[in-house]
Amino acid sequence: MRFDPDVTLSVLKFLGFEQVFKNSLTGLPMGGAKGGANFNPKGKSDREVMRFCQSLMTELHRHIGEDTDVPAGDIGVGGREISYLFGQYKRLENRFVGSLTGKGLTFGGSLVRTEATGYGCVYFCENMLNHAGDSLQGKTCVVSGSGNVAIYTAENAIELGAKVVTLSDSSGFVHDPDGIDAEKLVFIKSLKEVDRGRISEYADHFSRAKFYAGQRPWSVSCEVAFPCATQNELSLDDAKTLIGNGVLAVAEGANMPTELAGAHAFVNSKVLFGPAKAANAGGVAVSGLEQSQNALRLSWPREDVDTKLKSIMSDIHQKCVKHGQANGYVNYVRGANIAGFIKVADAMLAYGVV
Ligand SMILES: NC(=O)C1=CN([C@@H]2O[C@H](COP(=O)(O)OP(=O)(O)OC[C@H]3O[C@@H](n4cnc5c(N)ncnc54)[C@H](OP(=O)(O)O)[C@@H]3O)[C@@H](O)[C@H]2O)C=CC1
Ligand SMILES: O=C(O)CCC(=O)C(=O)O
Repeated sequence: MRFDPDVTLSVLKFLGFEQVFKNSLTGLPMGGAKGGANFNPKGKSDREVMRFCQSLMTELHRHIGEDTDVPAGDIGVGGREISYLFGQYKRLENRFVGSLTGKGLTFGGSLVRTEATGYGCVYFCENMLNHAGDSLQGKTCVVSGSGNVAIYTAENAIELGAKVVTLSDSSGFVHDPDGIDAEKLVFIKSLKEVDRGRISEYADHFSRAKFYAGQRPWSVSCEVAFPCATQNELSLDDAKTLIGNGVLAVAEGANMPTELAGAHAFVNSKVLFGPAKAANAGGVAVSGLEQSQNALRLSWPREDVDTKLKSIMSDIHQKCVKHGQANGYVNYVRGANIAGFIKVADAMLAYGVV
């Protein structure tokens, strides 16, 4: 297969290569892979979810471990599922080790892991804007999704002075022209993380907000876009709409949310475009830090983990600039692909694989 640094091939993602490149970009000693299950948790009780997780781990436990493969959460898998999976692992193996990440704080989890992907995505975006002599302060931001990544992307963007005006789920999006502030985010966390409700309820609660059923938020005018819901949620037409509305930066919180033609449109229009493997690497980075803490039998303070996350995102940004800068524009897709590839290729050559 030919390696083209300007193209993120979905077949590579299928093979887990996207994750391999992402994990290598973090600078932490980790390989990478992807896996999943076709169990739909929507409408299932906690007990049903628990039994599914236990059954899965009954087969999986012999293949994973703290020094082999360390699974973590992703779309549809959060703290509840990781806890059930870890409980079953411990029951079967009779060992308390860091064989999964995203664990609860009372049994080996890391502070800031819950927030890490969203926070990291915002740190990466701030790095892109700072490099271009700008910042998130005062920028209008459109965020898609209202799951783990979207909520903490919104939280950190608000913290850095941006105005977040949308969130979404699979049924549509809400637009709040006044901005979703920290207080409104408390409502969303409770709605989504505790009650497992629908984003439309936000518009029932805050009268100036409007719900758009069956639509995605890309028609809302903004300076920064954070696609944080799911794959292929931002098409070429959506990209053209965002460019037409003057978007300056797009940072992918979700995995491969922008269709290939849309990504090309952003790069061709010189929009600062942070691809997932760089922009959302904060999640796996703090999973790596959770493994470090587990191995040391230590729990680092929140500020320490957040500082490390910030520094890892800044380092990834630097690697992208090093390999992607030309004629006054940083092509972050190119930069991330080359930086990720070099580390993996160098390791393979050193191992004597070829
Ligand atoms: N969690 C993490 O640490 C990391 C996650 N990612 C990626 O980020 C993205 C989001 O993950 P995460 O926040 O953890 O997942 P969650 O399950 O917590 O949230 C997913 C969000 O996306 C929405 N969604 C799902 N399917 C669709 C769809 N077909 N159309 C529109 N909206 C949809 C969901 O809505 P609904 O509730 O209606 O289903 C929900 O709001 C994924 O691409 C994931 O792979 C990447 C790196 C790390
Ligand atoms: O926490 C992890 O190890 C995985 C994060 C993740 O799902 C991703 O990077 O796509």
